Amino acid sequence: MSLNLTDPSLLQTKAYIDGSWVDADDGSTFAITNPATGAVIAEVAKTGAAETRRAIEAAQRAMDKWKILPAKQRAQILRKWFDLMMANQEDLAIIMTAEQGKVLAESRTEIAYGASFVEWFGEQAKRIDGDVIPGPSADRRIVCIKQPVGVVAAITPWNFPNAMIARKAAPALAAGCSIVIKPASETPLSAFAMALLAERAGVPAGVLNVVAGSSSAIGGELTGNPIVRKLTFTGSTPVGKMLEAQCAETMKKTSMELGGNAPFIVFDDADLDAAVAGAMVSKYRNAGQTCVCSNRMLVQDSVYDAFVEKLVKATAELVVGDGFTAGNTIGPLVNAGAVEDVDALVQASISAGAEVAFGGGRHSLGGCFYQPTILTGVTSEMAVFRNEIFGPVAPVVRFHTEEEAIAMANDTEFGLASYMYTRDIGRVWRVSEALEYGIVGINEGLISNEMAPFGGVKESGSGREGSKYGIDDYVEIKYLLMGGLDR
Ligand SMILES: NC(=O)C1=CN([C@@H]2O[C@H](COP(=O)(O)OP(=O)(O)OC[C@H]3O[C@@H](n4cnc5c(N)ncnc54)[C@H](OP(=O)(O)O)[C@@H]3O)[C@@H](O)[C@H]2O)C=CC1
Ligand SMILES: O=C(O)[C@H](O)CS(=O)(=O)O
Repeated sequence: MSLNLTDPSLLQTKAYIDGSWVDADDGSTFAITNPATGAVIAEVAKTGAAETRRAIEAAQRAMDKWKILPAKQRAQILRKWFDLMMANQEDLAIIMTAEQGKVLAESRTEIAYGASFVEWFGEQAKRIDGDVIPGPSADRRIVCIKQPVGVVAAITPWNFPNAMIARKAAPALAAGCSIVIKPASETPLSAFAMALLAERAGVPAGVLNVVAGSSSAIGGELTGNPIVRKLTFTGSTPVGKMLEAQCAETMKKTSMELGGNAPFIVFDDADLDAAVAGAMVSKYRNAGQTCVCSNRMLVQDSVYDAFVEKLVKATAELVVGDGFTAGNTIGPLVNAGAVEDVDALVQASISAGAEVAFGGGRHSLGGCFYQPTILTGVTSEMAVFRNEIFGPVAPVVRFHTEEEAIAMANDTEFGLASYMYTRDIGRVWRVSEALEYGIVGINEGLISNEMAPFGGVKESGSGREGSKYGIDDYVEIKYLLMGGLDR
């Protein structure tokens, strides 16, 4: 499949280790396919533990100089990387739509979203301040300094193949760390293109490395090698738990951005048109394949029917198809397994009594396409309520009181994003403080940006990405106590 890139060199297929593009040691490769058509886009170097070990050792060597580079120089390099990502936005978006499937408009938006983290942490690089603490006695003073945590390993998912890397690499590099990145096997091309632009921006050899291939072999090296001092992961909760356990042996610092099960609460005083608009963007973005997608629509009894009617009408306007075709507004799921998983949850819930208000199964286009689906009469025992759907399926659940809505919203092991629509300021504060989540969208369905501390609680993970807090995960605080200062 030809991608018709303005700059064809952005389509890289080899591992990027210590500033060189290299094949796998054994020459093996794996195919990257377009989920909309099944066409093979590229064959990519399938690396493993040995290549990963070399990347980690290169990152360790490179960090010696990178961490002592004046912060302003690191900031300038990150700014250049941002500029190059934006200058190549269209090519990066084409590569993303080809390997992940999201419609081109969403890919363009993701490139800008990913680049915004590089811009933000380029600025933050110059603001990693310490403290001077009054001494415990006349002859002593205390100073706190912040130092880079060390070599960072990043393991990222396929649903945001650019932004999830930028959200980790940018603060790591800003803090003076070096990094080894393992992208998802479905979407390594976006990662390689980012590495090429980082190289062009002046990121020195070894500071940023990308290895794709056997996730267990690469992951085993990233989590087991004592040189790696931090693992940052975005992906499913089961894999996150396993990686966390693997990191325990060498007491690595970890950040875990895991699964979600977002409630979308619509109270009887909500602006229903605004609520439906928010539901559409928070549900169907990336074909429902985001960890902050509304996963359960909880709607108060008196507005339930009106909300469902409006949501069906809006959903019927979605155009399913190839992400490259103008006019299509929702693309395929990432692979056939995803279609199986989503359909299993839908059919199990229908068998348990849920009713289909729209869609209800696989799309007539076949392949990785799935119908946008609205289920009503959903209860808390049903599969679509208890599980993260990760597809274009909107379960609608009825509630009667504010207390019932809060209890239902919190009835999950997850705690990442949540949403509510109401115009009652007292209710906004009562419900926001009662929700067990890291993020609350209030009268808004699009909540993610680089200036906010993105992250969850409970089994949605730990740590925060973005915002002034985002650098904290990449530094260690050290205090210096100076004595004898009175003589
Ligand atoms: N909280 C958040 O910000 C986000 C959470 N997620 C969650 O992730 C899930 C969907 O994404 P998905 O990519 O399927 O998640 P996975 O957890 O399956 O994969 C995420 C990454 O982990 C890697 N991985 C899988 N198994 C191992 C292993 N044994 N050792 C090392 N690495 C491994 C994958 O590699 P490979 O591709 O080779 O399998 C991929 O790079 C959903 O639950 C979603 O909610 C997704 C994005 C954001
Ligand atoms: O991986 C995800 O789902 C993202 O974290 C969601 S967002 O930050 O792009 O909204």
